[in-house]
Amino acid sequence: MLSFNQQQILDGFRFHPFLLSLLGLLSLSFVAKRLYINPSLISTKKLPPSPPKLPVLGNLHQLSTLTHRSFQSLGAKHGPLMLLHFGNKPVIIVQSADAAKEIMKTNDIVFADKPHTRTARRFFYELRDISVAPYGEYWRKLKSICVLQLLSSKRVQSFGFIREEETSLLMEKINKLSKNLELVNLSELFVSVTNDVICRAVFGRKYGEGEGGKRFLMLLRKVVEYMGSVSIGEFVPWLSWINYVTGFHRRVDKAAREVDGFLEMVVQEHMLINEGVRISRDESRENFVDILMNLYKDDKSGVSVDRDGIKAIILDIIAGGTDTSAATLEWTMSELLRHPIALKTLQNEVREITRGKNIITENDLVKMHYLRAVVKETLRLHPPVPLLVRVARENIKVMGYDISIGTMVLTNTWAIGRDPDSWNEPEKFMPERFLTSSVDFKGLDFELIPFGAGRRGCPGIVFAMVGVELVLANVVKKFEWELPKGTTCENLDMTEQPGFTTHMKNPLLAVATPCYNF
Ligand code: HEM
Repeated sequence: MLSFNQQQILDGFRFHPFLLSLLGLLSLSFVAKRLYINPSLISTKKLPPSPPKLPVLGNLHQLSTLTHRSFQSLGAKHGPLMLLHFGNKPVIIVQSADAAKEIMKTNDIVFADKPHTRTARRFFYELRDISVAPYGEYWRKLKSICVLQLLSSKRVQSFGFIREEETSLLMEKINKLSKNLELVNLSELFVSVTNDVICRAVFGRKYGEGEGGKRFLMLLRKVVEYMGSVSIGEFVPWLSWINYVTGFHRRVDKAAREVDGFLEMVVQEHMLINEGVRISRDESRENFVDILMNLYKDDKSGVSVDRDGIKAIILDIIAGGTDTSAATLEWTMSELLRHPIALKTLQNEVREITRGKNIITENDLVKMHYLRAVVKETLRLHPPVPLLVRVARENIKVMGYDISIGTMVLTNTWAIGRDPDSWNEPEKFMPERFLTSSVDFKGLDFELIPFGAGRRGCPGIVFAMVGVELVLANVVKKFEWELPKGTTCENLDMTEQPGFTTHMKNPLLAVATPCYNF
């Protein structure tokens, strides 16, 4: 699930201002050369509109750390299909529902590949996972195993007991904080509950507790942060030394070694269990690592997954599933706290449907239409993965423009969710808009694609949504919520943290009061 963040591209420049001057001079000399245009170099291709670029940097100097926002402003001038240059590499930016449909539906197979950065290779064992694996037989088989064995509706249902237990523990934690009159750090709690649920489904046990657990969560954050960073050397190869000077490669290598240490421990633990050694975990239920280990031992499946492959897939699922769901919960609660009427409407719905019951079941969730509308509206305004990354596998025309083989294509789901051509009053948080609309996020309605679409679309929608909805329904049913003293609906800090998934920059803090009357 590779997203794109400008941060590390600019890191080198930020920490080494002399480099900027050097590049400035180089750019000027290139400009001087280009003033004499060689007519034989003029292409007959019809290229998408493009803002003017600098020779060495291309358009990199026009991008902020929140790239999705920079793309939106540039797109307002240059249209929904725009050509930028990162260094000298062409990159197509897609920012309307129609253009996205051409990429992920009409020409899905052409855009089914992902860019293969050094960072992705380091973390994912030379691309042996699912989300960055090259399009082909290996990716297809692994994705179908993952969908069947972990993410199908039936499998997701079978993890219901895990979600219920972990949600109750979350309620206990909030209760305790509220009794001690402490502020509730919702951002932190949401990361830990989503991680605990996914770890139990994948590994059969949690790893998020204690000091080791904190380290594990921090490592996952690092994977997400570094994966969202595409270094300058990827785009301007002769500047790749900058990544060594700034220490970027060293930091990635160190994190990859630590992640490998953790995953190796998990694999060994499962081998011991298979040899009969008892280790505390959800007994009697086969978990996803067990299934992968069986594939590893059994060649009959036709998929050759080696030990590194197993570790890469586990990392994919844990890193891809934790942060995205936690960010969805964080943005949803922040919007509800800014919109007390929407919060009250949601509380009324949940409390009405579950009146007199302490436990909210997944059958109850199906009846909660406003809850679903609130989550959709949040994903429209705050898609956790704002940019979908693909690579063209052949030369192709899109919306009448030529795109060459190997070109990277970034679809800006964040800008599409706020496009006035698709949405009335796009900047307003109005869950009601979904009560009378059939638009859904399953990858068929291209104005709302927080989970992507097509072959490379997210296989974790059901897993993610049932978890997010269950936590949210419990949180609003069992507590009254207020912003801390001094914070108002108007001044709550909604600044985004740049990265592979977009979180709030500052943790969401709130005051909870238990509510026993429903
Ligand atoms: C709210 C939660 C989530 C969001 C917003 C989300 C979003 C996404 C997005 C945008 C993509 C890329 C799609 C594309 O390029 O078209 C993706 C891919 C993926 N996601 Fe999710 N995701 C979520 C939860 C999960 C969960 C819970 C899992 C697994 C347990 C998961 C596993 C994956 C995998 C394996 C891929 C790679 C698919 C491929 O390359 O074929 N995701 N996700």
